[in-house]
Amino acid sequence: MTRAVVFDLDGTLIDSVFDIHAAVAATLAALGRPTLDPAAVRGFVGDGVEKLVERCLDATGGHDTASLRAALAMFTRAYAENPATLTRPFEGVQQALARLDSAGLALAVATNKPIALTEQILASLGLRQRFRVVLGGDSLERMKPDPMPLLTAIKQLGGGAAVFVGDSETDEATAANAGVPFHFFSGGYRRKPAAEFRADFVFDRFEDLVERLCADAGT
Ligand SMILES: O=C(O)COP(=O)(O)O
Ligand SMILES: [Mg+2]
Repeated sequence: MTRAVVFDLDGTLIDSVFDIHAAVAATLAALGRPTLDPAAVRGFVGDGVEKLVERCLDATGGHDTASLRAALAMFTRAYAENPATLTRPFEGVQQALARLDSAGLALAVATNKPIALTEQILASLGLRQRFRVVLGGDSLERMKPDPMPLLTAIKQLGGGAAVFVGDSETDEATAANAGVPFHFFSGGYRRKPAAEFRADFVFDRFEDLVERLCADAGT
């Protein structure tokens, strides 16, 4: 019986690409690089901010250690100024979290986004109080797809049967590495076709996730 649910953040609970894109655009403009559209940036999210910035530089002329360090600092500053201006929870997320919480499930977030930004975004969207545990990409020694963040979140929730809900190849690999069932949100920032994901459950409406988890939890 499922009692703990760990969620990915970007592309799963929140549609954050437009704020991320704005910070990328400001960074690329400051560096005199060509710009990237939101669809391109969407495909770069999910492996932490350093990988995101590295991919943006590689798509616009390449990078070395110094240019990556400079661009990462610019991006982080720009993103921290507007982390939740255009960002919104996906449709049905607020209601789904409220239902799961009242069904007695213990909820956590395990994201590769830095923890300070994660906390700021969850608070400003009114989502923070739903989660007993929130882990960011810099909370632990290793980030997803290493199993450490997912296994730590489950442990901090008190253990027991758990599932991981995510949107990307990184999340699919994290669940497999941790040996935790994967519930796949197909409406997020995946790069490969949805049909190619190995998942225990696939959904694109949060009502369907709630129905499945409440059935599992026996409520
Ligand atoms: O790549 C990031 O910074 C965060 O992405 P995630 O919330 O999907 O882990
Ligand atoms: Mg994601």
